[in-house]
Amino acid sequence: MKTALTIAGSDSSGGAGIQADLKTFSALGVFGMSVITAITAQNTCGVTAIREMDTDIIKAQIHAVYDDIEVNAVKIGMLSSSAIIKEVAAGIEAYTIPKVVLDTVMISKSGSYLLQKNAVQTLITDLIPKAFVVTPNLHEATALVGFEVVDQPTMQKAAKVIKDMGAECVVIKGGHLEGDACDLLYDGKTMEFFPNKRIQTIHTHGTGCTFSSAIAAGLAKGMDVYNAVAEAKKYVTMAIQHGFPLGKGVGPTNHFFALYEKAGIL
Ligand SMILES: Nc1ncnc2c1ncn2[C@@H]1O[C@H](COP(=O)(O)OP(=O)(O)O)[C@@H](O)[C@H]1O
Ligand SMILES: Cc1ncc(COP(=O)(O)O)c(N)n1
Repeated sequence: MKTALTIAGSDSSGGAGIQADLKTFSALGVFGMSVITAITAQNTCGVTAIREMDTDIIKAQIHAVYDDIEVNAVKIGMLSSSAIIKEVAAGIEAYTIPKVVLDTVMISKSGSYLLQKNAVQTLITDLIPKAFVVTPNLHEATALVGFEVVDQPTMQKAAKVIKDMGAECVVIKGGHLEGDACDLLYDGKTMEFFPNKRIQTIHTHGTGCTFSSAIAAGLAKGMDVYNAVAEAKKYVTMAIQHGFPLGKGVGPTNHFFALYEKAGIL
């Protein structure tokens, strides 16, 4: 069985973060493991507290996994601070980890900072150059490149700038576009759009986490980046289609319906 590791924050409500990542890995038939960078007290209405893990326990978790187990792909999510980014970058360096999907998590959908504002530059200098795929949404792409990323032409322009920061491939997510939910993959040679009709729902908690973990699962199974992104797009679309009104706010993606539908049970 192939394995995937998520290095990310915990979401107590189970819709995003480590919990969404592990559900995605399982649904896609990959054995999931985790390195927890921060604990959030979070539900469908918002984030009420954040506790960062000390860098020594983050380092120990990375070493515990890598010293024992072959890891076929890694997904990185919430990192919270520059110090944590540097620790994770050191781990990638120490084990020369190749298939890294970096989801540049910055602000939760409810508006809380999951990455300190002053850490964006560290992400650019220390981690983007080590990533195989970087997956910013429109707001994150804007913060990375310094101009507004709002439509397909600016997504293409931003993808080139982020590629020049040193990432192998860039996926700019179009979940926040006006109109269709259209993502862009740039591998340094070709620009490929992955269009999809927007699903009319407010229940999109964890969409970015689900999508980036599904890309990592595909890479772990040996897919090339194009197929990994295409399959991840199908998976996240299904998971949003079956999202549901858990709690009083923005409900989560649903992995179990996705799993059953994929297996032909539904
Ligand atoms: N309402 C929607 N309908 C269909 N696809 C969506 C919708 N919202 C987000 N997506 C897709 O979910 C994935 C995650 O994108 P996005 O929501 O932009 O990420 P984030 O959670 O980081 O803000 C992308 O593939 C995006 O196109
Ligand atoms: C711990 C944690 N990590 C990431 C997200 C972003 O979630 P989304 O996938 O909805 O952008 C979150 N809300 N909480």
